[in-house]
Amino acid sequence: MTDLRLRDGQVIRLPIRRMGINGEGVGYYRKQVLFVDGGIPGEFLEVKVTRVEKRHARARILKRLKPSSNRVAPPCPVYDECGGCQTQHIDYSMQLRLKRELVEEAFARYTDIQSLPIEETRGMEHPWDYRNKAQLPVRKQDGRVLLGMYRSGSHRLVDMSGCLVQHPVINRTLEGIRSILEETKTPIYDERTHRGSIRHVMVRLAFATDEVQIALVSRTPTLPGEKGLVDRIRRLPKVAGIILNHNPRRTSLVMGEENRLLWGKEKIEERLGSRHFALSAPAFFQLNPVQTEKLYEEVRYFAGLTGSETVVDAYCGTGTIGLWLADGAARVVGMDTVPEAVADARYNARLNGVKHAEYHVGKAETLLPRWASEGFRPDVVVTDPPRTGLGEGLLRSLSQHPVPRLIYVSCNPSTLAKDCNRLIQAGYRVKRMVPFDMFPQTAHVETCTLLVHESHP
Ligand SMILES: C[S@@+](CC[C@H](N)C(=O)[O-])C[C@H]1O[C@@H](n2cnc3c(N)ncnc32)[C@H](O)[C@@H]1O
Repeated sequence: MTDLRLRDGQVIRLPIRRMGINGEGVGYYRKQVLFVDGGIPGEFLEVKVTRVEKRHARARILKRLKPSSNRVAPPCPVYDECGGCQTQHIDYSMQLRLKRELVEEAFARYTDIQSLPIEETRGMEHPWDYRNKAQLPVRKQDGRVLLGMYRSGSHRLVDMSGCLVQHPVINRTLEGIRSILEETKTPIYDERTHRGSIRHVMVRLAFATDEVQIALVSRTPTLPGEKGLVDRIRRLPKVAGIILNHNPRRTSLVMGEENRLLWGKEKIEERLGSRHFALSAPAFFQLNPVQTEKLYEEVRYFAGLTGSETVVDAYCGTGTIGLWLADGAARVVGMDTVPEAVADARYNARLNGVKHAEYHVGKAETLLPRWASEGFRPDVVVTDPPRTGLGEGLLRSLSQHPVPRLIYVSCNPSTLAKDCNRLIQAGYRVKRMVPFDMFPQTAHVETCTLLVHESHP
């Protein structure tokens, strides 16, 4: 019998059918799935198989027999090496279409919904310069200090000083810090010997106030020549605060637990709409403020608040969604597992004069079921979980005690679709979905979904 399985090195002709979750082109050859980096749906390619795995194979493009009319030249000079962006070779209107399709495919795989009430992906007018934060490793490479991303599968850094999706102020600040570290001969961390000091640099820009926050992550609790170094870094344009984060451990976690203010302000101030947020260096904050406002507006629209509702902001982070909704609600209750985030959420509520918001440290899947068993019945629950989706206890509680409006903000279409399937079995209906492009030029898609329950028509 002929062996129909693909072999390493085999050359085949392949139509690309869809985009994979990492931005690759996906094709099918005798029912086997092939991932082709750089392939665009609609293209017909000649490819060479580079790796055969149990469930799929990988292949590289040899020739574009029928190229896509949506193919564009990626403007970034390090696009192929850096790996931070995956879709710069596709024009922006098609990127938006493909992101919506990623959500549709996940729902087709994990649910029985026949006609998904999904809108067009909301994109950006200028899909560049949008990131408000960079957090990059620092290494000494060929005698030079470099700040950058690791080239995939290697421990060599790609220089990111011209990154096109980071805000230009961040790029200029990174380049300034890089040359200061080089000129002052500040000892750079060496991960093989676990010696040296500076291991990462974080730069964050508050778009509304133009304040720049810098965290120097160091293996040592102090830096050699610390005063002189800080004196030079603080003179870089717009710098409002410099923090030293001490991370002495051999770990892949970037930040350590201790922070010491070296100069300026501990927190910078950002605004979303009319809300003010104080951001400490370790605090989570959405990376694309322009799109965040659009996403939160959709959440507000889905919530349909009249002033008398109790709103839950589960997975609240620094409280941004709940505070966005607070004016229309009688009570806001938020929770997050990170104590610092909850402390920031409380601080942010005070900063905005919001007195009817309370925040708790704990798991959404533990706290909400416990409160539900004590009679707590919110009118609107907003969930914004990490990529892993909703915890089992929360799915069960939402099923046993249905809420009139459940708004699910998700950064992972697969877990969103699986969780929605569970909720549909429990009597919820997906009423409306809007994908948002929070990260143009990448394969990420954020989706805002409104679910309503049959017992609350
Ligand atoms: C995607 S972020 C959302 C943050 C916030 N809603 C925002 O828009 O900025 C997810 C948050 O969930 C928190 N988290 C992770 N697991 C959790 C859990 N089991 N229960 C509650 N919060 C959790 C994380 O600390 C993080 O702040």
